[in-house]
Amino acid sequence: MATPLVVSEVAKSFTMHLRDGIRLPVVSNVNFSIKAGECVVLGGPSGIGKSSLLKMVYGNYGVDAGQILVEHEGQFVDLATADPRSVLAVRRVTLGYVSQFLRVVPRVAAVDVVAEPLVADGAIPAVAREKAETMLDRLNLPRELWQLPPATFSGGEQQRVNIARGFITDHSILLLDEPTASLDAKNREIVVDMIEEKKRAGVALLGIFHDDDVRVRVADRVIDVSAFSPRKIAA
Ligand SMILES: Nc1ncnc2c1ncn2[C@@H]1O[C@H](COP(=O)(O)OP(=O)(O)OP(=O)(O)O)[C@@H](O)[C@H]1O
Repeated sequence: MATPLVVSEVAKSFTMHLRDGIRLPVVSNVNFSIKAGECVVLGGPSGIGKSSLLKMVYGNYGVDAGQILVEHEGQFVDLATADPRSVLAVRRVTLGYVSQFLRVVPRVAAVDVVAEPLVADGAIPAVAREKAETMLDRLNLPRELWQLPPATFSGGEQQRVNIARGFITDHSILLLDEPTASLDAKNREIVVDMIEEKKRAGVALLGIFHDDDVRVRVADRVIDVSAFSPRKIAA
């Protein structure tokens, strides 16, 4: 089975430049890989480094050492050392990310926020919008909100726009940072179904889920990030 994501020997510290350059080690010796069709969940206590690790895999945080290998258009790209243009190409085609909060673009309608990743990858705008509407419908976003910018939406409504945007592409790797945090039970259920569909389609998923019920249902494997934490030794 294909292994589209390999994280190898990764280490990361934060340097607090405004605090006399204090270094805050977060993780070291991070080694894991994810197979196509597998959902791996990052576990461990609050503050241990789960979100930081997810941001490193997406290329938002740099790493001090190691490799983050992503299979992109038939070859492996190391996101730990890739130039910004390559990182953007990988994100457009291969690597998706659903963050906990929607980054709202002023004056852009919800349906266009959702369609944007497809349009950016060359889809016909009308076709992309149609698919966006199908996603918003499935996630029960009221139809009268589709043409409005999501800035004034509730937390759960914004999160559903974010999920629709993250799930609309056929990316082969999907990162999920608490995608169900603000959802009610019915919509949580829909997101669990959408994750299972992605697994069946051969997508490799890496996620953080604080909701035990969701985690148990979607996870093929839980990686305890404490195993990579220098703080474990100090505790
Ligand atoms: N940009 C940053 N600059 C400095 N320190 C940071 C930064 N981001 C995270 N940290 C620190 O790194 C540690 C890990 O944070 P992270 O958010 O990755 O933890 P987490 O396991 O996701 O926590 P939670 O479950 O509470 O969301 C924390 O001590 C945090 O203060």
